[in-house]
Amino acid sequence: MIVLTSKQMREVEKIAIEKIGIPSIGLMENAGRETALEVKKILEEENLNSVIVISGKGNNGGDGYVVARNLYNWGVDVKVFLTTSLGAISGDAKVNLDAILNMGIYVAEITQREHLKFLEKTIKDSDVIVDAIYGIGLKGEISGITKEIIEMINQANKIVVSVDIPSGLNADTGKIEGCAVRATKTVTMQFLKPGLLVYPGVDYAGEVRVAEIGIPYRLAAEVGYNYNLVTSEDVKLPKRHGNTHKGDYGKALIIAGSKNMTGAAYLCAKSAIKAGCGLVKLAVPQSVQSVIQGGLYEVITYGLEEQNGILSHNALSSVLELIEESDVIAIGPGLTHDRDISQLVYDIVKNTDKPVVLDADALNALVGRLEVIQGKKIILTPHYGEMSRLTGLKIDEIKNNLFEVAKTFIDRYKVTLVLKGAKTVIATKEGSIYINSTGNPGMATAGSGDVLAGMITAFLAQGFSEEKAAIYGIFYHGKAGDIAKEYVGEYGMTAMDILENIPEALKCSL
Ligand SMILES: NC(=O)C1=CN([C@@H]2O[C@H](COP(=O)(O)OP(=O)(O)OC[C@H]3O[C@@H](n4cnc5c(N)ncnc54)[C@H](O)[C@@H]3O)[C@@H](O)[C@H]2O)[C@@H](O)CC1
Ligand SMILES: [K+]
Repeated sequence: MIVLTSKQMREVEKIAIEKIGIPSIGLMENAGRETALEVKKILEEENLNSVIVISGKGNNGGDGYVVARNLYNWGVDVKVFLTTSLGAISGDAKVNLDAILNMGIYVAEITQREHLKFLEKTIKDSDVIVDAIYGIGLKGEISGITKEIIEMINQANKIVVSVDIPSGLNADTGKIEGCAVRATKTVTMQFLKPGLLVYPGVDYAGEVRVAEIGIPYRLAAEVGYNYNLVTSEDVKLPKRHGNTHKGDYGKALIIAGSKNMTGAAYLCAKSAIKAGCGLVKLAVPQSVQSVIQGGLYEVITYGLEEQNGILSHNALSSVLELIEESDVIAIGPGLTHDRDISQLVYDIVKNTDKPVVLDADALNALVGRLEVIQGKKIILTPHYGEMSRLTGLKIDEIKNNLFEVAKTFIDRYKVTLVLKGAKTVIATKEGSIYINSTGNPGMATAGSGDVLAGMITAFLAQGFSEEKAAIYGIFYHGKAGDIAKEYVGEYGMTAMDILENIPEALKCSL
């Protein structure tokens, strides 16, 4: 699903209005009417009838006046409050403000502190608040009276419908600019925006509906959109044809495990099989080979040179031989990391140009020497802690600048990055950003990352590009977790529950 930044949205509107000649006031009419229809649905469902529209001074406010006009025509008790003076309104917004004034709809300014008391009382007596203060035109932080109005909206505990973007939310980053409206529902115009899809934006947007307002969809390509929300439409699994054998579905070599982390190797290898990989070979320290082989009937295991239960650099030649007869490689789950094995990981990456998934301790092994991955067919799957070690950035800096951090990393190393978090973000070497739409907090459990690494490896082994393997991997990993949640809830969910629901998740595609 296409996602546009505020800058791209403005470019699209400019082409639509100035080049194609679609009247801007028509776009505003559609935006307002689509929002009004959503409000009407809520009023009917909840058997309510009184609405307050709070409009800012720009076109987001203009949408709000159109909402008010439609609701008034449907017999709704509607009042409009401006966070600025009537005289400050111009353009399309002014045309619609004049119309509602001419219709005798109640309009009042809330520009002084003494007005706030009156607004508070009116809010208390109303059922639904329409937030039309700021949309994609927000710049910098919100302060003053408007900030107090937003805080009043949030404390009123009413149903809130935000026009285009919850006011105060940065449309591009999802950051809160001083304060932001917590919406029950957001009706966003024509295309999703990145800030609605990652935290904290997700918490403020509530349920998001994309309203069609008449802008041609093809304009998104014209402005070179590069953000996408991964939905089931994007991850259809190709049908398997009859005359195939397991070799057609790829041979993966997984290098994982150590004496006190055998489960990670198990989960990764088992997940790769479950996600359709034709043949999985699992290389582990020889002292744990029998333990791991136990539950892994479908996987061939290899016990390699080790030191005290941790793979040692002496295993390099055996690994390179195994790589010869494999299509893709995954390194990391449960490896543990110390100087010796870090050198092993470094030398494996250095000596192959086959697609490689680097997860967990394989990432830690490359801290400070990432140049070895430059331009290779490599997918890295760090969570914020691992990303912090790889980049030297603090976790909060990463969390608050997901897209920038991901893009900077990709620009530098030209690989595929899967930045795992509450909302996992993928950045590809072509500069595209994908945000996942599946998954739930139950999946924040030990081993969940090992399962994801196995799934991404499986798609790579089946011939998917790094970009597609990452996208399919995160989508179906989250989907498996969503199915698991139906059976075991979020608290009781384990990585095994996710793993066991991989087949069910994949079946959703066919
Ligand atoms: N351009 C168009 O033709 C359309 C625009 N639409 C609506 O118009 C919105 C964009 O309208 P605008 O570009 O006028 O901007 P907004 O209406 O989002 O912003 C309102 C105004 O607030 C001021 N402002 C911004 N940040 C502020 C801050 N931190 N403190 C105080 N004042 C601040 C700005 O001067 C801006 O003009 C969209 O979000 C959408 O809702 C839609 O109706 C679709 C059509
Ligand atoms: K808004």
